[in-house]
Amino acid sequence: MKIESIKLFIIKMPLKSPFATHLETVTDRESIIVEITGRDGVQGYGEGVAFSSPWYTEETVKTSYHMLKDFLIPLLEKNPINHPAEATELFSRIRRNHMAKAALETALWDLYAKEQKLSLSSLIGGKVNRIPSGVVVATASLPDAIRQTENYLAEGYRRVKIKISPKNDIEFVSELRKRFPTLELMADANSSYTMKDLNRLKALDEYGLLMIEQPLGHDDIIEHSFLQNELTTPICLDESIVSLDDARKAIQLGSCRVINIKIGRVGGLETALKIHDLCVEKEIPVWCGGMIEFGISRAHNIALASLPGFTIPGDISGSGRYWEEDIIEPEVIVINGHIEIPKEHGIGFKINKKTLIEKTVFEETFRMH
Ligand SMILES: O=C(O)CCC(=O)C1=CC=C[C@@H](O)[C@@H]1C(=O)O
Ligand SMILES: [Mg+2]
Repeated sequence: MKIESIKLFIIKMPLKSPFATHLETVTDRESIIVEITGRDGVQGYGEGVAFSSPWYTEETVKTSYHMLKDFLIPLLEKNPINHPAEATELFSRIRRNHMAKAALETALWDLYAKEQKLSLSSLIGGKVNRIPSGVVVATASLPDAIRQTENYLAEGYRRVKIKISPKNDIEFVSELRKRFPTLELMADANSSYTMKDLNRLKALDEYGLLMIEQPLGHDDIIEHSFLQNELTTPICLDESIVSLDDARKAIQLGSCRVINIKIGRVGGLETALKIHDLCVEKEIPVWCGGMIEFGISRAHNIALASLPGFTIPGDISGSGRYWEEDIIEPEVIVINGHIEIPKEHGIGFKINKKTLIEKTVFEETFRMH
């Protein structure tokens, strides 16, 4: 893959409404956009999904930028690759920093698909023309959660994820279940429980949740296996799974019955594909998690979620869930609870250069020699 230059943009945009979890409330989103210019001016795009502070993982926009500028881009310049699947091995010389790696690796996948004149979905084995879309209701106010759920159901979403912690679990889940008895409802705890909360978590079993996401420690696999033995509700792991090995161990130990795959969390699309393939082999359903991202990462997620193992609606909502104006065109729209898989080459969405430039707070270009 011939690379002429790599440009990094740091963009910043306010969310339409605050996204509140027990860990952090996100009101503004900064992300890194990676633009790789290849031969004949073909351009591939990736998005760094680390947040501005290290509340979800240890990475931030600043650590990712440092990794890209001082390590990953120089490494790629010195070691040209022929296929984006080679990037994971090349980047493995650098420890962790998965979101920084994924930002560059996904741009390589988009560039390669465009050079091959293929949609990214068809390049990686996508089998469907549309995917079901799930939405996240992230608020500490129960009336707000009810109102948001009503609004999103009216917009066509079929699966709703709420945020829970020992402060608001039974109250939220019981009230939402009462008002929406047949809703595909799931809950994300973002590690807000310990095994001491076993009885609280068992009490949630009676509400028919699709799953409880990441109830225990962000880097735990062992205790989740003890907890899954006690619950009828499936546990879904998110933060605990940062590698193919983690997925293998979690499945072997029975730590979860569902896995949330996030391209940024696992270091890139290549590893996401391998985790998907392992889960299909072990009959563990997967879904594509979200990172309150802009349209480039959302587009990569749509392609990933078109693979056969993605049988549960992911956190892939429309662009309008978070943004007044996205950086892609057309924007991602949800029709009857589904998102169409674009047929165009690469990620299948054009970059809205006007919005990208308007929202850019910093940019830097690296010429490949
Ligand atoms: O992107 C979306 O629509 C939802 C994102 C989302 O739920 C999360 C993003 C990042 C951290 C958490 O709050 C949560 C998650 O754990 O999945
Ligand atoms: Mg989660």
